[in-house]
Amino acid sequence: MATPIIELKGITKQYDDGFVALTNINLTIEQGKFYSLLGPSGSGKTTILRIIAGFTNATQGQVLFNGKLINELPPNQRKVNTVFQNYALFPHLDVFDNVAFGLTLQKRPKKEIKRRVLDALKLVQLPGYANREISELSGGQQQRVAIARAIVNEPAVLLLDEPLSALDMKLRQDMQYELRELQQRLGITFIFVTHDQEEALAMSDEIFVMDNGKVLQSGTPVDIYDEPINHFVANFIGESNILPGKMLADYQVEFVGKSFECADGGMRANEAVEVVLRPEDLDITTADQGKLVVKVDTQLFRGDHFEIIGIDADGNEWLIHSTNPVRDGKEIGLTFEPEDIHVMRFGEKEADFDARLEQYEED
Ligand SMILES: Nc1ncnc2c1ncn2[C@@H]1O[C@H](COP(=O)(O)OP(=O)(O)OP(=O)(O)O)[C@@H](O)[C@H]1O
Repeated sequence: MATPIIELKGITKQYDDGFVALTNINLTIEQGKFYSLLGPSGSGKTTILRIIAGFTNATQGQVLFNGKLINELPPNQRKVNTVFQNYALFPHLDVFDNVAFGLTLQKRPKKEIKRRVLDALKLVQLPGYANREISELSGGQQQRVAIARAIVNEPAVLLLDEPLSALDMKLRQDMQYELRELQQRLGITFIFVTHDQEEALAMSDEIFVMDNGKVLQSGTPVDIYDEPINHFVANFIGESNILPGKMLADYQVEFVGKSFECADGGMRANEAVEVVLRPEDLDITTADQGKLVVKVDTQLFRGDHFEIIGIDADGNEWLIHSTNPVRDGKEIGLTFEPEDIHVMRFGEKEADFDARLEQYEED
């Protein structure tokens, strides 16, 4: 593997008031990929960006850039630029001067500044906007100016701190495509902070799921969605049915009082576990043909599917996605395949989890 562009090794951050915002963070960021730091508010995402940008120092640990230690390097000497949530544009300067700001400070030749600013505006699809005032732009256009201002410096890594959170839903979705496309066109590394799981799943090559100052799991969107490491990740990413269970033997798990074939193994016999079934993996059949029987409690039409809540004999709620509606109060059977069952151990470390999946699960 080529040298990663950024590595965080054993990073801990304790703020001056004693609060520990990050604990033993280890991240590897490769050149040219789109990464997301995903987690709830306060989980430490922005703190990681600030440490990479050099706006704050780690209390412990190493920050490496192309294999070189940069803990002490000031922000303006790092090949990293940040796009902030509130854009941080200068309202008294027009679009051109906002984008040119950093280059003007560096006293670059006028001709070069002009060329680079106009190129950057073209890249974010705002050609012809150079002389507009910031107040004359929509939220989405201001967002693009902020991105142009960051990429005009030709950073190796672009840090984006919830850059879409101020936009309405439709524009947000458009900008997701645009950002992903821009990242691919520029070929530079993006590290994108968000608490929106759909955004992270849609855009990223790799996601780091964070909670409470720790990275709980890292992987591709598909891996994290299909194989969450624990209850928090299963619940935070996508919708899921999570039930207590017991591992009877390799490939055999018990939940709701019944034994089911599954695709997981490598646990102790009779170990208490949690079982995840995604709502879209549950198929509806007649009550006598189901692996499980639930009584339909409520359902909501979601446009492309119905979201059905069913209750089983033990009182567990089941979330089911179906393309067809079902009558309220009706008893229905649920079927699923062994590989639709995902079994999680309590407190398993990511490396052990990955090794176990590799050994026991087949595609
Ligand atoms: N300067 C500071 N001094 C003390 N605590 C801080 C400071 N900055 C951040 N924190 C705390 O560190 C924790 C992590 O903050 P951070 O901003 O990194 O989280 P986040 O995941 O980016 O959250 P959000 O999505 O709300 O921006 C929070 O509990 C926050 O209150």
